[in-house]
Amino acid sequence: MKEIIIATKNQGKMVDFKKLFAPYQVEVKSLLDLGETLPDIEETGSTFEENALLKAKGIADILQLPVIADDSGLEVDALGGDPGVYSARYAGLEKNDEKNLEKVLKNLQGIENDKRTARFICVLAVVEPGKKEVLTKGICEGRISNNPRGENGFGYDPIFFPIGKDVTLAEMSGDEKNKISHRRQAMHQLKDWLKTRYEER
Ligand SMILES: O=P(O)(O)OP(=O)(O)OP(=O)(O)OC[C@H]1O[C@@H](n2cnc3c(O)ncnc32)[C@H](O)[C@@H]1O
Ligand SMILES: [Mg+2]
Repeated sequence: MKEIIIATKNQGKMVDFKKLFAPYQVEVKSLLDLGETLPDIEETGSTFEENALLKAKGIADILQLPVIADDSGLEVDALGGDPGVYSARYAGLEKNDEKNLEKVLKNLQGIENDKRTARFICVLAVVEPGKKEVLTKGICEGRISNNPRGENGFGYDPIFFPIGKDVTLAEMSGDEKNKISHRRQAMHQLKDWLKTRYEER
């Protein structure tokens, strides 16, 4: 079977991607599945697009294979768009999901529900050696909860109510999250690219 490499070390993203790629005959592999030691690509960009391209190009250059990278994060309006591109390292470089979401809740203390609007953003960069790169962007609008709720998902899922829902992403099943998520929407825009390369199941 064909393979595609996702330039990520985030296992939560990979759970989403495995389901999102299920309609296609392709095996998805993360950097954690590759035995070799690949360098950590520094995310020095100031936008999701720049960082997604840095990650995809960095790995595609080394492996000389097609690579997809995902740069994503949470933008909270009452925090001026933070944590944004710093979502993974909001509470420190050790990238702790629980500390990150606690920091968002602490910074939103006293802010009323209707002012807790936020969105998840996912930018996907596809880089194939010798070809023009492709970028897609998915957005999932919602609101930040007052407390963490739910055990599913990863990252900020326990504090995010997607618009029109009264459960957080972490209270939904993976399949439910994948119907509405920012990652799903970014993947949807890649449909034509995917169809030209992989057979549907
Ligand atoms: O760079 P890679 O190796 O892919 O892994 P990462 O965790 O560092 O990923 P990012 O740099 O893209 O940072 C995105 C952060 O935003 C959060 N995030 C992204 N998508 C999410 C989702 O679907 N649900 C919850 N949190 C999400 C999560 O905390 C991530 O750590
Ligand atoms: Mg990262």
